[in-house]
Amino acid sequence: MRKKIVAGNWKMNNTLDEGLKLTSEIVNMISDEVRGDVEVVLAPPFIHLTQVNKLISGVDKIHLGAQNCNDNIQGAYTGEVSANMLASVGVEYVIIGHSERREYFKESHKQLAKKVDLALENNLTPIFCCGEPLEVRENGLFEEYVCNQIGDSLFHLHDDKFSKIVIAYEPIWAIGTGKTASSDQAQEMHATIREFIAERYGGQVSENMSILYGGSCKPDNAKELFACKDVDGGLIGGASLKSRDFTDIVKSF
Ligand SMILES: O=C(CO)COP(=O)(O)O
Repeated sequence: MRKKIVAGNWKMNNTLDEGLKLTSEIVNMISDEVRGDVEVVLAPPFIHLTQVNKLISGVDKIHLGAQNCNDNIQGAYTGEVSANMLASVGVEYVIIGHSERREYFKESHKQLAKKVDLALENNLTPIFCCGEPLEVRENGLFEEYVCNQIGDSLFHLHDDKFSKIVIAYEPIWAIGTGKTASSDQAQEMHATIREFIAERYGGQVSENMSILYGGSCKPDNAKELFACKDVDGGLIGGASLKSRDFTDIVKSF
């Protein structure tokens, strides 16, 4: 069944105190008004995970996410965190292939495929990010670009594993810029992604896939974006750092 998901990617923001305050506020605001079929994910920095988990543990709708994992099982990788370590502290979702990591840490399609494999082996749900830079949007080749990202890192998976993935389409030109994709642009790309998946895995897998939109998603545009047939929620950056904005987005369904 296709899930509706709103995930907050805090990126490298918040001290521990600030993160816990934000979490408590979100816990208090996520009330019965939120539709029962909407899942909320909080993805704080690694060092917050254990304590954030304690605050959300009694709240069915809120799940713990991490922002990355390493592409090796374990070993001498100073400063890195493995999928297995994340699972051991209660993480359920892990963001993989965010454009910031692709750009600043030069993560390759092959490396992302390994991260996805390890996440799945440890029963984590990968939130696999894809999205084109502005020049690719402008030269018109954005559909090929995004489908390549998905095919190269995910299409080695068997159907049962692939069905566990959540995709997040985040056009790079919309991230942190205040310039969101229009609902037509988002719907067009989400439908393309769904078709591309259907060609490889069939209509049923593709219909059940949750495809989230990310990039300057705010309380004032979330409703229109989430109303699109193929948009199943959002991956929220800046607005996830403000409890009121984030919960308003969650309530936009
Ligand atoms: O990168 C994002 C979420 O992963 C989107 O960030 P913004 O919502 O700040 O544009």
